[in-house]
Amino acid sequence: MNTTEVLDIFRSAGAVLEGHFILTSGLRSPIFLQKARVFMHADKTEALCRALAEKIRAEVPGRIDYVVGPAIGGLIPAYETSRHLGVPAIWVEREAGTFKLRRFEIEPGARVVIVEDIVTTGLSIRETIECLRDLGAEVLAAACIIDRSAGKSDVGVKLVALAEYEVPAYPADQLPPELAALPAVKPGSRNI
Ligand SMILES: O=P(O)(O)OC[C@H]1O[C@H](OP(=O)(O)OP(=O)(O)O)[C@H](O)[C@@H]1O
Ligand SMILES: O=C(O)c1cc(=O)[nH]c(=O)[nH]1
Ligand SMILES: [Mg+2]
Repeated sequence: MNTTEVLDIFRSAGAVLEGHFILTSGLRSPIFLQKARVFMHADKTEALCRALAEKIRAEVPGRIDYVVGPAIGGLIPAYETSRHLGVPAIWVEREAGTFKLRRFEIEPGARVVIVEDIVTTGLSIRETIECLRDLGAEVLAAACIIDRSAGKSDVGVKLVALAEYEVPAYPADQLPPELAALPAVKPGSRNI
């Protein structure tokens, strides 16, 4: 599946939103990919995650013990991708703002792949890697449905992206006037 096909699925679900959005990194953007509107459809999610699992298999050598999804956005794609990889899916979630593996135990040396929905700056994946390495896991790679940085974000491990779609994002004090004129909304769950 190529970037055009991935974006067609997002557009068919009404998931490409236009406005003034506050991203999890604090950056502001005129475009927000509301993945939840894709993941509400099992058939669309299955098609995306099947393709992502194939790309992971092709690009990440060796045994995978767990797929790890950063909550909330990573929960559904990690689960569906894990089904195609034939391995269990677990997740990290925020406790006082920091990602923790609250509900599971993994053995030291466990070989894991992180599966995210969207990458913008890579911050959420880097936070997930820190949590997993503190537990002794070996993070083989990270994967995502759409990389909004189009390969520019450094997540600290290999990043397998099903699609690369470069979207503008600005620091809050450097907004273009047309963006500053719109009320800002923050769709994600960080700090809630
Ligand atoms: O690469 P980054 O700059 O970290 O941005 C991408 C992250 O932002 C979103 O999560 P968010 O914290 O907004 O909450 P959500 O998972 O509940 O959507 C998305 O799910 C990624 O985890
Ligand atoms: O950077 C983000 O927070 C972000 C961007 C985006 O398009 N979609 C999303 O869920 N999060
Ligand atoms: Mg997220």
